[in-house]
Amino acid sequence: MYLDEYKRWLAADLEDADLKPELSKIEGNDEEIKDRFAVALKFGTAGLRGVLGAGTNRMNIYVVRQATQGLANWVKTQGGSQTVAISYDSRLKSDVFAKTAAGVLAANGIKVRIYDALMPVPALSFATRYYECNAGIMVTASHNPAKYNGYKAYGPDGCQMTDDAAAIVYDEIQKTDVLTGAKYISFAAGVEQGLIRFVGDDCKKALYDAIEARQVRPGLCRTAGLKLVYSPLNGSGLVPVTHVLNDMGITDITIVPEQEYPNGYFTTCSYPNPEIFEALKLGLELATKTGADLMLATDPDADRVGIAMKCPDGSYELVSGNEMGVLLLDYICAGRIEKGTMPANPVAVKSIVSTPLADAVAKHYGVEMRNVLTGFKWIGDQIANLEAAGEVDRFIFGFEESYGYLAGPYVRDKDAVIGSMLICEMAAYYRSIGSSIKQRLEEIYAQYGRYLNKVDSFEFPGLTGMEKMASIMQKLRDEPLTEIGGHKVVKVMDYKKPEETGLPAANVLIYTLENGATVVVRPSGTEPKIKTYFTTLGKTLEEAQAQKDALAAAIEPILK
Ligand SMILES: O=P(O)(O)OC[C@H]1O[C@H](O)[C@H](O)[C@@H](O)[C@@H]1O
Repeated sequence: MYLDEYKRWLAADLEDADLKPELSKIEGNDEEIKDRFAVALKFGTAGLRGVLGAGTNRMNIYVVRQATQGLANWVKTQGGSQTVAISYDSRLKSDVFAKTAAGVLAANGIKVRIYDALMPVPALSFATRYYECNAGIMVTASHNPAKYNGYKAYGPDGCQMTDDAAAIVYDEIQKTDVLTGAKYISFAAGVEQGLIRFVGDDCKKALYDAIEARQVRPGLCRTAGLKLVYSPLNGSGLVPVTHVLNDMGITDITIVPEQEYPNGYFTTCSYPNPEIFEALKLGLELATKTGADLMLATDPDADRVGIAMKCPDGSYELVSGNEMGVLLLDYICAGRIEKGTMPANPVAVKSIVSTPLADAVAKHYGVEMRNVLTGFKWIGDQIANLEAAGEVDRFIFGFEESYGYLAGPYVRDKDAVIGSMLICEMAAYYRSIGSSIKQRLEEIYAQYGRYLNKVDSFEFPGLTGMEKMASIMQKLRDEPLTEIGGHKVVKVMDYKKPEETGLPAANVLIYTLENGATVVVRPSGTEPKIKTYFTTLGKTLEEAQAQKDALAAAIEPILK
């Protein structure tokens, strides 16, 4: 079967000149052929993601055409504006795939609003809402290595697509022949027919206005003298992040030169994920040289931002997603209360795997903290609920431990542009009062306790890996843990039981131990991994770390 499909591709008159040589090269190599043709990339709520190349299990113009035809069939049943917004990042072929998708939509009579240059996830979410589109497409593989690309799909609310809509699109994709099934006209023809239009300057300006309106202490940065090093990691963050920072008066910005301009090969950071040290390495070197207060890095589609902060001894320390979430929540609450801009009954939202320290901080400021499943769309969902009740202004902040932040309702996915803006404003503020982010973080720990949050992950690649993960989770349910590392389990929350959690069913187990520590076990929704999240609370960091190490050592054999 897969051999027949391979031969069909080999014989076809393929429009992408890179694909033919790759197909010829693997002739006779069963393993390589099987890998590319035995299965198709699966379209889910996060769209598509895969390695670039030839075949049904790869990202190429044909797989993009097929997926977009599936999306188009769904859009046609939706009424409304019959418009789709498109953006793309700096990855290899991102611009080609974006224009390919536009050509398929136009051929189906659907209007397109596409950015004239690469723009990040929040810009796509914003344009989807601004033009009242039925859907949005962001061509990106987020923070994956260079050989990947992908296609994030958005619903009319600017959130990543719902399960129901994604299932319909998937069905439609199945009915569409990958090589010949999609309707298609060239991008130029679509523009000529007036179906494809670029995103207007009005939309871009409205996004910047919406972000800048969320400054907590407007004008503060003009005089605070913040010194910044920024790396867009060769992605789409450069233009929007520097635009906003310039507008707010931050002028002392050194951009990491090797990572300044779009470059889909990511030659200086093979895994452009601001969660990991390697991605921040060049920026850190430059920060040390320039003595910057802060170093920021955004991932290729600029929905995540990672930072390193300067400590009093001149060294730099990485700040985790949990710590930054807590710092921003604390800064926004204190600042808005001081400025008299805190709404009545404020709401913050975080995922259930993000730090409980944020619950304590929210309580301190009288903010309702809502805990939702992993996936930023669940945070978007809470904003939508508030909006439906006419209370959208109650939303002040949302975050996930995976370095995603949002501080307003203008988009419905994580936004590293507003993240960067508020992190800089916060750093500038602490600088202006003779303090620092580091000092504030220490104060928070002194006030609420020395929380430590760590995530470990265990990889289970391939089909057998999937089965193994399922059997591990099943075993944990069949034979519930009564103690972990010598600490009694006092509560187990099984998120497969919506009646107990009040949330949609999810494959997550949360153990609370008698000493107050928690251990979360869940398979990742984006990678073939089981993730374990530990929260420990000690008198000192060392104590919290020792507790975490003991818990991790006890859990590890179960995950082998
Ligand atoms: O833990 P995972 O299921 O792999 O998800 C980790 C993260 O992946 C993506 O970035 C999603 O947009 C986030 O919402 C999620 O937190």
